[in-house]
Amino acid sequence: MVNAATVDGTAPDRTAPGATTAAVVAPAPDPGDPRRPWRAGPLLATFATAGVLTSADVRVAERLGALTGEDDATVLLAAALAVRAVRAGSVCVDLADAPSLVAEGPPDAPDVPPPDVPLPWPAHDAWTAAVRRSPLVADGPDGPADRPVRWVDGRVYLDRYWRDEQVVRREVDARLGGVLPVDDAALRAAVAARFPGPRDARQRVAAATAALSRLTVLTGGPGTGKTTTVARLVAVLRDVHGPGLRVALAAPTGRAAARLQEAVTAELDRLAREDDVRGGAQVDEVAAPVAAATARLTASTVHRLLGWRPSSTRFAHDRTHRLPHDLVVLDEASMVSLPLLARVLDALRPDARLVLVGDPDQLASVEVGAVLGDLVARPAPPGPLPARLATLLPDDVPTAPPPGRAAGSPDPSDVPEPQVDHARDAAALHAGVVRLVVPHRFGHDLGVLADAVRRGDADAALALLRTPGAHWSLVEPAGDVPTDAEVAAVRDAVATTGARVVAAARAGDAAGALAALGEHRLLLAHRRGPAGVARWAALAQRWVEDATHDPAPGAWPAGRPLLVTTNDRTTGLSNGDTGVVVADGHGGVVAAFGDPAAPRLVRPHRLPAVETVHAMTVHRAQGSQLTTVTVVLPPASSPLLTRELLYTAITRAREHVQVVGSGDAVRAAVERPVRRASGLRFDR
Ligand SMILES: Nc1ncnc2c1ncn2[C@@H]1O[C@H](COP(=O)(O)OP(=O)(O)OP(=O)(O)O)[C@@H](O)[C@H]1O
Repeated sequence: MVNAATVDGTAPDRTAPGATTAAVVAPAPDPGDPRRPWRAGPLLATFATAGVLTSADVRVAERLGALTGEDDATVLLAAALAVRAVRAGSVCVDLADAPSLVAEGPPDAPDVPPPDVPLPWPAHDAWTAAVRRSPLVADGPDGPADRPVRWVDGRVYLDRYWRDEQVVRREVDARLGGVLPVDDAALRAAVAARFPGPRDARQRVAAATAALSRLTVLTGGPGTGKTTTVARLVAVLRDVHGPGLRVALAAPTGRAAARLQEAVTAELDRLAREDDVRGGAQVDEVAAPVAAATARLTASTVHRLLGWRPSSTRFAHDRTHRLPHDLVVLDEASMVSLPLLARVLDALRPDARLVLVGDPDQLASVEVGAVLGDLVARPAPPGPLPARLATLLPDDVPTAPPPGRAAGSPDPSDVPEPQVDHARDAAALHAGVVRLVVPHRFGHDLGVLADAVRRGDADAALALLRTPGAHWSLVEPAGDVPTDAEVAAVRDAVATTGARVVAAARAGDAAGALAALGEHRLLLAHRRGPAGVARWAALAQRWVEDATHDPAPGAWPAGRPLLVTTNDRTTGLSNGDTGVVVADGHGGVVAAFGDPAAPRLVRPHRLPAVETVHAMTVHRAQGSQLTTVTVVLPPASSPLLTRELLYTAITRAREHVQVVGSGDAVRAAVERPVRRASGLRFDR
């Protein structure tokens, strides 16, 4: 563990007055340590040799110092920590939090242990004062616009990320500041027609919100009907505004965009057929617009939507060249970074509607920010939306307590009460947030486990996991590395599925091989180490080869599971797609991807970059669902073990999740929500 200490008074750095009360003297950095950046001052060198800062962090801070005439080592340390924060996915660093954050270990090297030396942290008040008066730093939101670093209420930002945060803050507030004019009767009729069921209340509220508000944040766990709601709210808006409404569907990855397009067009087709069957007036009034919508709707990556150009750092669409669309839907928004959302908001017409869709409890973007989670958690100033929704859909809008029910009495939607916090959901409407709560696909019990994790209730999660049932099991190894006997059930799951994949693949049955591939997946937090992908993928491969009694030769053995690692326009494959090598019936092989009902077949020589995928990280698995999932947890001390990681892993399973990990590891995960610093949850 890192101890907070004060800097050795012999250091030649010009430190802020009062910053040095040598309580603990840090060891002088070893001049021969390869991690020590060349010619760095002693304070930054100490943090670099302790593994807290990289040479790049130090270099950026020193360069910024040189450009602005700042040589106070404590200020440069704050700037270097702001660079480090971005590497960890945070938008900024709160100086008061820095020692505890650093104690969690290197942000982008989870297999490296945290530093175990006392670190010379500057005294907080003097440090803050030095930062605020530095020529390198803009002090507060109204500070000069031309400084590379900004201090706001204890948070230190690289200024470009503060500006992105301001774009999001300003645009979101503007979008929530008023409601759009809508014909109430037409909207009520369209919403009722598209969401007729008694359990569709929240979906009706979501569609009405999208009609009334220029920002809707549609959230919910897996299978709660988010994608279905997107399709039907497009239908509702087209019903109300006519078929000319220009709609853009987008997602952060090519794979997510393809899935969104497929699901939305399928649902719109279904609606059109339903209307056809009903016949008469409705066909003319409703089905025709929907059919028109189906014909034109395509989804793209967000980068593509904005007009990414390889030769430019700017998108084709921005504040001066707005997107033409009336409605932009952004799916898998939990994976969208702060800068990218800022660019989307910049590019939207002020009167266009934005619908952000995602599950804020999942792992956040691999880049900077956890912007969906921030928008959901942000205390929104009271706006006109909830009252307007209550007039339109008085029986559906969440209130606290729900109308006609005492708090705590059963919810009419059949959702277990702990999962529905009406008061919170009612307040969230001010921020345009509609949370779907009825699980349509997800196994009901699995939803209860996921919810305990989401709520941070470690006792409940552990008690559930220790009561094995149809939907989960827990293997608690006695040591850090599970024994063969302890992983017998994992081996069975891997070997059984693998043997099925191989048998179907050798028989040339692409649909069967893809279906078997979707039956089970081994998920891990780490890439390396005893609980890492590399070790477990090798184990899994051996188990499958043992089960099939025949390790097939060559680079493309039938049954080899594949993971695409890049987007490829020629084949239509996207980074993250999984597939399998299948015999083609003529002595050759072909790689099969996608829906087992309609496999996409690609010859090996035409494939983009692929890897063998016997196991993958939970991050990689985001956006996929498998019948059963095994997640192998690292020891409780791993910094990667977080609530979001466990929640994302559990919610990848449709029917059963098998957790391999100690009780301490489960508890550590549930009790450790990801800490991504940002200012969006604060007033300024
Ligand atoms: N109101 C509804 N009534 C009945 N079934 C529904 C309703 N809404 C959605 N469904 C069904 O529930 C299943 C899950 O819906 P959907 O895919 O839209 O959920 P999702 O939240 O987008 O899931 P994921 O997070 O996995 O993408 C689908 O089979 C869909 O047809």
